[in-house]
Amino acid sequence: MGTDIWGKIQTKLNQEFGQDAYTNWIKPLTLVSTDARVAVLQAPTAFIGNWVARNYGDRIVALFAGEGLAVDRLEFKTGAINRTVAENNATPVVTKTQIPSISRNKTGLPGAKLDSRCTFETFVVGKPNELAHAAARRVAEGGPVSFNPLFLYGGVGLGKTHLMHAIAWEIQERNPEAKVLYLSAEQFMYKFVQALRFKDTISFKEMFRSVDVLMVDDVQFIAGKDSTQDEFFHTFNALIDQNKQIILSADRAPGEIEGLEERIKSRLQWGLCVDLHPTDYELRLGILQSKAEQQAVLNPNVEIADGVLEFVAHRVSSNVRVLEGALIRLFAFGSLVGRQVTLDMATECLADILRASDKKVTVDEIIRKVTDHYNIRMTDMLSPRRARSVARPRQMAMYLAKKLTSKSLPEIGRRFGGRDHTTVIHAVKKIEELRSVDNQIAEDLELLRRMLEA
Ligand SMILES: Nc1ncnc2c1ncn2[C@@H]1O[C@H](COP(=O)(O)OP(=O)(O)OP(=O)(O)O)[C@@H](O)[C@H]1O
Repeated sequence: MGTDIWGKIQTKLNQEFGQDAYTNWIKPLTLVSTDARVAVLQAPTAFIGNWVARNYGDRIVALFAGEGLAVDRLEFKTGAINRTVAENNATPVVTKTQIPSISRNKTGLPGAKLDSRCTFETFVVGKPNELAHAAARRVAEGGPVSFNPLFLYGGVGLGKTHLMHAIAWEIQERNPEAKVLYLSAEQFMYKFVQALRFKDTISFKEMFRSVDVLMVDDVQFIAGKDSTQDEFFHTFNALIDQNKQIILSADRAPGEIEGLEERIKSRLQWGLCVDLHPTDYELRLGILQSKAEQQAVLNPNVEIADGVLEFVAHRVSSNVRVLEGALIRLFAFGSLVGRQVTLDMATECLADILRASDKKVTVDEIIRKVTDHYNIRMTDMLSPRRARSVARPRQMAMYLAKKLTSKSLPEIGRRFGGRDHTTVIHAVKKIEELRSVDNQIAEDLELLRRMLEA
């Protein structure tokens, strides 16, 4: 019966979306089962599963209902990969929960599943993330506990979760017996609340205190949640006392998380706090090239013209998730049109993403924020004055303009009272140098960057 229904649904999808979409995406799918309101579909590749989930997931769920079969979600199988890709309210957006996951955790701990694609091998290293990567590697290699806790922080979609998963895979690879527990702070709270509800806090405590490595993602989530913070604090201390490794991540440095108790902030700073900086052009291009190679294996017929990846790296935001979404879209587009994806086609296909990226930070905004921050006058910022009280903020603003906008060096120079591009190069170098030796500069820079990117 299920096969008949699937045949009917496929026919309807063919009528609604046309022959090309049908042949490329719908026809390769086989219905495996429809138990417990979950329809399991077999897809030849994870890419096809992803694409169908995002683009046709809602419609397929509705068509099942039209055939009198209540389905709440779709699950796609691709060989050994078993993943949930579409809830009946799924939107066509790549989200973390849509990442295919395979649980290789044999410890029986109730953590979140690890994404098999997030390993050190697939993590592209560049200047903005090299320290975080090196620290993550060191922790994953084990040996005497060196950085405990390791605290990774940075803006949205810069690779914190990827690095945490990579550490977990590496530790499990090196020591399959290690009890590694990875979960989000939200899951930590949820489990704690459940334990309270079922009066089972003893098992909760025992379970968390029995792990060798505890990894908690998005720690900022527990800010302002007093009982959870309290429990987290005790778990943290118990594990540190036993010399067990703790790895945490958050969207900002511990000291900047409002609503986080001071005692926790100070504990978090015991170990090593490393920042993943917004990506620069080189890192974006490296990530695109690496991900394009992976996509090319899944889509051997798609050809991306020279210069397209460079264009995307220039124009698309510093958030890697957005970058990845843009690339997947280009490959999907290429496989639909069956021709080489040219620069013009890419511009058209990514128009909304490019518009959103362009809206980002402007040089004027940077100048305004920096003058406010240092309490100097705009006229001084743009004047020829060379006094350090003015020159340093000016260099800072130039540095930020270079890093956060796609403006060229001469353009930036012009915006700062008609200066030459070599002055901008000098400013960028100076701030690069200072940020590693002068804590105040590093902090100011971080604060300004966050304000501008907020
Ligand atoms: N350096 C990198 N190399 C390869 N892929 C990367 C890199 N950085 C990020 N990614 C990819 O970008 C996506 C977003 O990364 P991730 O989920 O780790 O970000 P995050 O910092 O945890 O973001 P959030 O703050 O939203 O939790 C993932 O698919 C990840 O694999």
